[in-house]
Amino acid sequence: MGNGSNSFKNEGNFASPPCMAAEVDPGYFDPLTVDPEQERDVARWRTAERKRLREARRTLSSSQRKATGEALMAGLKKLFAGHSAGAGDGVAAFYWPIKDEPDLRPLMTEMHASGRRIALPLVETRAAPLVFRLWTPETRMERGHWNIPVPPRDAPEVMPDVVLAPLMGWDSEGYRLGYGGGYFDRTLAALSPRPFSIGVGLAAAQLPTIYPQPHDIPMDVILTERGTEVGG
Ligand SMILES: Nc1nc2c(c(=O)[nH]1)N(C=O)[C@@H](CNc1ccc(C(=O)N[C@@H](CCC(=O)O)C(=O)O)cc1)CN2
Ligand SMILES: Nc1ncnc2c1ncn2[C@@H]1O[C@H](COP(=O)(O)OP(=O)(O)OP(=O)(O)O)[C@@H](O)[C@H]1O
Repeated sequence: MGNGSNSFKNEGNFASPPCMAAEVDPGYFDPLTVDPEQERDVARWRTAERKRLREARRTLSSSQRKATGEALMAGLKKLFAGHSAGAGDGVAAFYWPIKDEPDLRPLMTEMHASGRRIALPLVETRAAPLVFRLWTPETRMERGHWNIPVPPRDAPEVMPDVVLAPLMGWDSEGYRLGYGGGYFDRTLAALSPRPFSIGVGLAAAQLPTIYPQPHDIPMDVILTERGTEVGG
């Protein structure tokens, strides 16, 4: 603290000045303010919900899956058309579907053909923000962390303007439940400017709340096969 500043002087009975880090950097959260017992309960509940939602998604028929993917792609086109983040030759980050996630690859190909740059996320360092690399229909995909297909290391690294985040679960506040790696939260906390984030998943994956924790960052939009559920 600089000399002459007395704004954080200890007053009352506190042993230390109040933590102002969150005011300086909204991505910062103070682990000491999180109740470890409550954090453990939430983590356990999330693990059980992920399992339940994963099972529900697995039981969809192939025609339901196809219809869902098509409805989501139509919804995305509408969103991109109405938002500045969807204009020009900016970078849109998609995902390569795993574990019965909606398949949006036809839209990746279509947008690439119309001049849009398309990227995919990679876990290059564990427990760190994701890296995004350009994808084209010619890209020879490799197996990355968790066996997820990813562009090779020589594909250019880019900063996305829009990020699509597949979701296992979502709530009406725009919070997203993923696979439990915390990767999208870390990525959104690290990127400046923060990209426009669109959570993509099934309407049936709605939860009353995900019990948001200090590290959880809400999506700007939640899109399901029914249309835009949150934001937009
Ligand atoms: N198709 C697709 N690609 C994607 C994502 C996604 O959700 N879908 N991701 C979205 O973020 C990132 C990868 N997400 C991951 C999330 C969790 C774990 C993982 O190792 N999970 C552990 C449990 C969590 C832990 O304790 O670290 C595990 O299941 O063993 C790996 C990758 C980037 N690519
Ligand atoms: N910004 C962050 N900094 C440090 N740790 C973080 C951050 N964001 C999330 N984490 C850690 O990641 C763990 C998993 O988070 P969470 O349950 O929100 O994952 P998720 O959103 O379902 O996963 P993913 O985005 O990978 O699909 C949490 O225990 C949390 O401590």
